[in-house]
Amino acid sequence: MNETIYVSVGGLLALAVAVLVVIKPTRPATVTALAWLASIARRAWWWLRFRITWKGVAREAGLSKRRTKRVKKMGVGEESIERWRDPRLKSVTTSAHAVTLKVRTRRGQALADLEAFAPKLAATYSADAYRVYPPKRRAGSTVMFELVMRDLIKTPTVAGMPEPRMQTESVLLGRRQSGKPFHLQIEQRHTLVVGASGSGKGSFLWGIVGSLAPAIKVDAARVYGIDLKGGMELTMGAPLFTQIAVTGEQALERLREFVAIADARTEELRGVSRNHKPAPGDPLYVLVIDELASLTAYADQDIKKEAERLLKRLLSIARAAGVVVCAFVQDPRKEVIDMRGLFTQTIALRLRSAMETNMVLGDGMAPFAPAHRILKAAQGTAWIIDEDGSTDRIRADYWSDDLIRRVASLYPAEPELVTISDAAPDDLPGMQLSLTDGGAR
Ligand SMILES: Nc1ncnc2c1ncn2[C@@H]1O[C@H](COP(=O)(O)OP(=O)(O)OP(=O)(O)O)[C@@H](O)[C@H]1O
Repeated sequence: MNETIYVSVGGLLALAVAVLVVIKPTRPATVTALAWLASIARRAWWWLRFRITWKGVAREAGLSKRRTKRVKKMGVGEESIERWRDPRLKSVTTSAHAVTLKVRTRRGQALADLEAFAPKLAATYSADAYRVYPPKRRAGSTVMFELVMRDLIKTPTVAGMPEPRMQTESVLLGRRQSGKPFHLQIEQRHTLVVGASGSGKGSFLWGIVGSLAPAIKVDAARVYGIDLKGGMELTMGAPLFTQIAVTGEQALERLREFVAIADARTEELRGVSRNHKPAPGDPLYVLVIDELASLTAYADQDIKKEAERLLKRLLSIARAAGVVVCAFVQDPRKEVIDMRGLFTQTIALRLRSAMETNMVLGDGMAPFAPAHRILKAAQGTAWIIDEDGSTDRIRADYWSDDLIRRVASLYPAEPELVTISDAAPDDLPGMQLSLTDGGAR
């Protein structure tokens, strides 16, 4: 028997080699055709594999229920028949990188049991990542599992110069795990980005500020910064900012100013419009806070208390008035996370534990958006929750220091608006360098 298998496999390999020799696989057209065939074969294999093995996997994972039924056998007493009730695999669809399963609960099964099955399913099929989301119909009893079989965002990509058009509604930050572009909504949203040290928060920060650059230049967006780590991060692109606060007092001033702007705008808009629409001269105000904890957890008690009060007020009133906050933080501890509910979108980069994932994305989210499983080497990768409640994995494009400086010098904020923080230049060693580099002030 074994010999027959060896001979068959050997024969097939010989045939494949002969075909490759005849069709010369180095020709570009042949390479494309072979890649296409390989993709079709791979998708067919995935489809078959999931269809064939589904019931066995569901049973081993304890999702199915076994029932033993006794039936009468003609003239010779009774016999036991075993019956399984399995969650129903309604459809299997494949794409170039992923398999999506639509599964319906079996009778008497809670939807939550099926949803909690996602990590086991992903491990069984060696998926690189997974997500669970509700289908368009029958969301009460059916769930969609997307298993990423080939990780399209494994290789990092580098950001390019932003499109030279004014954009404030949303910005292009990178790719979704499907390979499609990932746009982050900026208008009408307060954004919280959380990730351990070295997880790649900088790519999100500069992706947001850098993509707003053309709007900054025409004063359709004004970006202010708070960077209590000595201005280290924001200084690199200082010309893009209208002001950068580097001390607790300056940060409080900025927060008060933002609350006042939001209040005045809300008053202006009352009865006229529900949402502010940014335009040159009537800008979107963006407050970028690098390391939120240095303001709400590590600062002096007085500053901390006042900053928290102002920030909470800002987060609860401002977004319709065209005043938004983008905050970045390493450590999702209580002092910071207290405010999480007030942020309208949260991005979770690599975190240290499932508990942190639940803290950042919401209770019970760890199995659906496992940010604690992101590898150290996958900087810039994060989990998000989309508007429809489904989760997705994304990877931001990398912003090099050189690109940040180039964008900042090409699109500086209006020079007459720029009033870099009132701190003495001697207090800000990095700032002076950047001001000269940017050439704006
Ligand atoms: N999108 C990305 N793709 C690939 N590599 C990246 C990406 N973003 C960052 N990196 C790499 O990861 C390193 C750390 O990134 P970054 O400084 O943004 O992390 P961080 O989360 O801001 O860390 P910290 O909180 O300690 O400042 C960078 O120097 C870069 O080499």
